[in-house]
Amino acid sequence: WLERRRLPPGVKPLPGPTNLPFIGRVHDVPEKGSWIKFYEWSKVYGPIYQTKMFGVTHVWISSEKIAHDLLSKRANIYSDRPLIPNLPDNRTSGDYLALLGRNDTWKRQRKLCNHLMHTSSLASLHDYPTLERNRFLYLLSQSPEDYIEYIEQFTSRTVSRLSWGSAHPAQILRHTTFGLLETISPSGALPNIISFLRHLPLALSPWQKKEKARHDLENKQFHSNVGFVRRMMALDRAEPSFIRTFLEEQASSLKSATKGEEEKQKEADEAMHVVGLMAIAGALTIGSPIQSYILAMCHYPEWQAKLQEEIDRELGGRCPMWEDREKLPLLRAVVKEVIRWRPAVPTGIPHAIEKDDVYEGYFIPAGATIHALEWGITRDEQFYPDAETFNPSRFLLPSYPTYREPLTTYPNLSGFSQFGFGRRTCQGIPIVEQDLFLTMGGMAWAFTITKKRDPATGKEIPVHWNDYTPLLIAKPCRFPFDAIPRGEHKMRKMREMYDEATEGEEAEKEESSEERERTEKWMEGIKMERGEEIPWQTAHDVVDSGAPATEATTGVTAAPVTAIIAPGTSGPGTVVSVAPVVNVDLDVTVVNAGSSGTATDDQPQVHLHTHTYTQPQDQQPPLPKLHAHQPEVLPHPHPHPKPQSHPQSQPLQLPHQQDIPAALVVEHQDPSPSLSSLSKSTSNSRIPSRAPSTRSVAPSITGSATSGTSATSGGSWAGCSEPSLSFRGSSAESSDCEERDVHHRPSAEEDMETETRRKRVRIIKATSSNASSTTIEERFGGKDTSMELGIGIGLGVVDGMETNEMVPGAWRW
Ligand code: HEM
Repeated sequence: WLERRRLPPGVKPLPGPTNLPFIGRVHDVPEKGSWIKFYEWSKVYGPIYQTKMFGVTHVWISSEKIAHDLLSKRANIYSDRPLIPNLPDNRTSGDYLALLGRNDTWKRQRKLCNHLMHTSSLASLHDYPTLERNRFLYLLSQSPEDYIEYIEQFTSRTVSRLSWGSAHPAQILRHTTFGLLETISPSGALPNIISFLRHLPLALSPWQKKEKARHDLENKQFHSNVGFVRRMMALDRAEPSFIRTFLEEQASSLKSATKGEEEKQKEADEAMHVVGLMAIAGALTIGSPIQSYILAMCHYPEWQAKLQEEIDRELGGRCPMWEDREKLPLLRAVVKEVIRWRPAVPTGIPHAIEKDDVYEGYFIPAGATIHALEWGITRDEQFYPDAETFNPSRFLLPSYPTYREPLTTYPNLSGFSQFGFGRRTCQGIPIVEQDLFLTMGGMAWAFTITKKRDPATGKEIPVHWNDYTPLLIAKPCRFPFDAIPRGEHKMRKMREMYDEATEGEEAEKEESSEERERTEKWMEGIKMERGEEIPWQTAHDVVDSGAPATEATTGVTAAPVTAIIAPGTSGPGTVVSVAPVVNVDLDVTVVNAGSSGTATDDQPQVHLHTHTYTQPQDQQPPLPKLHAHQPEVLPHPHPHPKPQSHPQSQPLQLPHQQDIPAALVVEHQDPSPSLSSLSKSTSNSRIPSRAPSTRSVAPSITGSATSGTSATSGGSWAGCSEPSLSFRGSSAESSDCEERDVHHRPSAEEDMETETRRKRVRIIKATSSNASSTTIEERFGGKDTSMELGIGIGLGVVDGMETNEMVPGAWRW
């Protein structure tokens, strides 16, 4: 009614389903495949319609023309971003360029991003995608069932090199990035659907706590990465990277010379975030079409045969290189068709409108969230006849509306609707184009991908058609397939390519062991010196009494407890945990209540001794393996270990020590075997030197101070689906299709190690019900430092019954 009152004369509201009070149509939207529901509605209500969800107007556009008319042609009012309730400073903070509102920070950052991308693509992305593709193909040949792991390694290592000149940060990047995807996805966090939950104070919001832990780790990583590049530059050994380009240009710019140190540092901090966002975008998205390619080849073997024919004919048996792109139009058409057939961002990344607008007589209110529904746009029969069929011909034959000449250039991904519209279009197309050309071309050259056959019956094992993960960036759920190498020769060649690609890694180990050690230790979260943080230990929190338990389905442990381990609290409360302890070996001695520090007379003081940090590295307890599989020798082809299912978190049996007069005890167990065997990471690599990146104009990140005042977009990010809060694994793939942890599939031996490691930290309820510890002393190298307990293990004691939950909501390694 209110909205109708706002309607100018002669203007109609957009069509759409009838909304229920307050919730609108939220109940209609399924958890998985929400985009299919939005597309179905477009069949009923037209190519532009609206829905309401919790008071926010969402406009859904399923026509490329309408998306252009609004988002491109009227970009001055359609280029804002909506507020993300679970990341409420997304529009202003400057941490994530892609999520910023239309303000000066966004303009400045976009300009810098564009410049860095352009500079790097002029240098053909320094061959990083080729190098990583070569590594990827051989790994895939060794265990195709680990394809998701290897694809994610490929995307994150490539973009890490591009961003910081090293693949070191790739693993952590994967984890923090997946966490961010959950934070911002409508189906990833409850406040994105029930937006008033964002007003909960930090202490009461498991979502904010989790995001804070993730953000802290990410921030530390970004600072470390820039520090690494600076150190390498000082030694004249920095590989080309976005950050190196920025720092070099900043150092040589005349404009910069007039600036003070503080201003330069501010610019460098901003560049750190811009590059961080580019890395995030690259690590998240590109894996989706690579996986969809494999899915497509399972369903359309005839296109695989045609592709192989083109590659063999044009390249005479050689693996495609980026320089071959003019000769391989079918390969480019396959790349484009995969993205059309299974869009990586099927709901699009929403824009927000800043002023009331009228389109074709329909009213679009200021503040509405505008979705270019990529799934719908790619199913517009006018442009994509028989849209459900995978058909690269649509870009190669003049009879199709999407055909374009010359075929030496087209098809390509520039201007493709799948990369957005107007002033917010994707900045990463050069990376996407090269990554996909090389991986899809490489796979077609190397393997014949087929559906797997059941060894017992000989029958094909069915492969799903369209079962995708539900987050903002959708990936096909895991499916079985075979990747059969196309002959001995190709197998040998793959091994050679792998050796060449990883040669630099060995060289680096020799020449830069100190740097490597530093980075490895940082990656492992090991505290090197007093005063440094352990990145992922921010997690365990205690929420003061009375708060209702959060449902287990949220993936966050929350249980009423009678013994509380937090400053100044006592009595029943709720324990919330969001991240794992992975490398802490704790030993607690309970000392007298109120003995020192801030403890009051009736509050026992607990001393925590860590053993981990005082031991030589090779005696430290193990961390989980960061890599599922790394071939060491050249068996050809060698049998690969069968992955084992990851044990689900099992409740630990806590000894009940009634006679301990304190709030809690953390029980120490012997350290487990050597860390070093687990820390050999494929991330440690530095490729052999290559030409430095082109120097060009000084980066202009000072920007202008014009405009940018945007209407508040009070809307939620999007409205749909069930919450699923946990960081379930490193990859979106693992998020909702299955419980299996594909990223780390430990052997039985590792399982035991993991279990030992987990058991090392135990918290035992004591009888004293009003006890609460205020300070935990942590001992490093004989010196005591203060630290809050609760480092990432979710554990609560419910009325004398011990419960403990091994952080189901935290990252699994
Ligand atoms: C298959 C891979 C990718 C797909 C499908 C994709 C798609 C998209 C889409 C749909 C948008 C939103 C456009 C809009 O709001 O209208 C976007 C934005 C963006 N993408 Fe990508 N992207 C991909 C890879 C990358 C990569 C590798 C980078 C690395 C630099 C990147 C950087 C960005 C940036 C910086 C933005 C934000 C632009 C802005 O808000 O001003 N993307 N992308």
